[in-house]
Amino acid sequence: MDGFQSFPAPAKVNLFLHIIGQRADGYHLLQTVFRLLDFDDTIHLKVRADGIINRTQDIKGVSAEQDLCVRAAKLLKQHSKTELGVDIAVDKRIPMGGGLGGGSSDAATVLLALNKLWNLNLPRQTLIDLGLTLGADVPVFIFGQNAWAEGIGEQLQAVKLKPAWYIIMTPQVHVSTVEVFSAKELTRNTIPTTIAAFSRVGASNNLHNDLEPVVSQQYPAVAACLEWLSQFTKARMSGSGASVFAEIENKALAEDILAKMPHEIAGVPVFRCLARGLDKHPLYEYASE
Ligand SMILES: C[C@@](CO)(OP(=O)(O)O)[C@H](O)COP(=O)(O)OP(=O)(O)OC[C@H]1O[C@@H](n2ccc(N)nc2=O)[C@H](O)[C@@H]1O
Ligand SMILES: Nc1ncnc2c1ncn2[C@@H]1O[C@H](COP(=O)(O)OP(=O)(O)O)[C@@H](O)[C@H]1O
Repeated sequence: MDGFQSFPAPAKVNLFLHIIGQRADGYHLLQTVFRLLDFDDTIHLKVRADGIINRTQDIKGVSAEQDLCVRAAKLLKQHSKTELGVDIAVDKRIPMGGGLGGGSSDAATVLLALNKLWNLNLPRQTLIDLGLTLGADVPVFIFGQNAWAEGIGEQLQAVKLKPAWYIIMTPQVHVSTVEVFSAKELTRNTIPTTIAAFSRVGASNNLHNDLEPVVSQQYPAVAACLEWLSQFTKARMSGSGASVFAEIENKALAEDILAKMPHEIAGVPVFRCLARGLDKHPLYEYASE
């Protein structure tokens, strides 16, 4: 791709996700830990002198107006008042609506990369504040470190996580985040835990994903993936699904499980991947403090 520069947009998993309350505007108060992964989309950008923000490739099912990459670029242009524009193309690998934060990470990468390419030198917190207006999951990718998150996911503190591999299983069903959060049966009263307790016990014991029972009930393929992966080790859903994952320290064991994974479950095709946990976002240095 002539004249384009390429930037990674890593996926995430939520090691657990507790819902501890709800705000007056309907948004849910969470406690979660985000782990960044070395599995990513690639964003290609080419600066334009004419100020136009242009998507050069379609993303199936996402119009240019909805595209979080285009929306991120427009937002940053509006905020910074730059006269520059950009051509944007995305290689999507992260399954869409999979609870792996792909769209949010694409948006964060556009903000971080254009901060550099448009010579804006905006501080990280400004990019985080802009990102939050695009979605609750965008800030963590700009924060750029594995994070303990509270609020609606925007109050972030860095956490140190041990090296690990993640086996990911995504049944190709579309889970609506809005519907899951609005389900009557969703429990919203998990007792708050603390970052210190998480650091002591890790993501084991009574840490869980409150969205998991709701999604498993509505999507049998998600329940079947959880059951399949649980034969080997502790399995959990990420975010609002449909991805299910297991954390494994030993790569050979993870590869062995991946090799056994079915291509289809409960009549639904399954996307499969093995990813290494990252310590930092590859574009961490693109924002100043
Ligand atoms: C559940 C999580 C956990 O990481 O991830 P995903 O599964 O989407 O990756 C996120 O909180 C999702 O973040 P994101 O996908 O950016 O959600 P948004 O676009 O901000 O919100 C979509 C809708 O979900 C509901 N929502 C979202 C976040 C939150 N803390 N409370 C909510 O009630 C709201 O109804 C909102 O309109
Ligand atoms: N660049 C993009 N990549 C993926 N999804 C996008 C993008 N722009 C907008 N979207 C919309 O955001 C929704 C959520 O996408 P994604 O972040 O991949 O999943 P999740 O929030 O479940 O982790 C998609 O279903 C899609 O409609």
